[in-house]
Amino acid sequence: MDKPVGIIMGSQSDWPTMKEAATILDELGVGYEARIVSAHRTPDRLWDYGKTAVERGLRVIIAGAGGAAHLPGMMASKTRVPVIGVPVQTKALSGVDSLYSILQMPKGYPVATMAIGSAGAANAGLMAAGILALSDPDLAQRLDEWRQALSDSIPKEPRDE
Ligand SMILES: Nc1c(C(=O)O)ncn1[C@@H]1O[C@H](COP(=O)(O)O)[C@@H](O)[C@H]1O
Repeated sequence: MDKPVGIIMGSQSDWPTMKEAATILDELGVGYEARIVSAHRTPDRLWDYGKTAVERGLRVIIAGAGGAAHLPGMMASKTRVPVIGVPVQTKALSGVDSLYSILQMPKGYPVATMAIGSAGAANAGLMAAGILALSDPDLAQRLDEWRQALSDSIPKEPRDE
């Protein structure tokens, strides 16, 4: 299977969150690779990843990091492959630090920033699939069915728990 999506994260500790993006891509039959890449701890790895992203066939990069979350923005500075940023929740500041670190990019180097935490990571998977579905009718149909199934699962009336 092709791997058009790169899921990258600053640390192993981000994987429980970022796995939500991988789960969505699995459900939709979209190929991906998952890598630990840190702007702070492995800058050379980040540089190589960004430099080779286009030639390796990556079409979307999902980048998750927590705290001083510079990874998504630095990746966006190194490649024109669209970067979707996921702010990982943190203990000290609840992920608001991650969110603000990713969100306010300077003009010219955008990062499509998701919500904090695992819902944001799942939505990053859906956003990546939506981008790829623009040029893949089979994936578009699978995504439509996935969305319909979610809609169908929502009860019409509340019930006592
Ligand atoms: N924000 C970044 C970057 C980066 O932005 O390059 N590299 C690691 N980190 C973050 O540090 C947090 C704590 O990492 P550890 O759990 O390894 O101490 C993680 O959420 C990671 O994303």
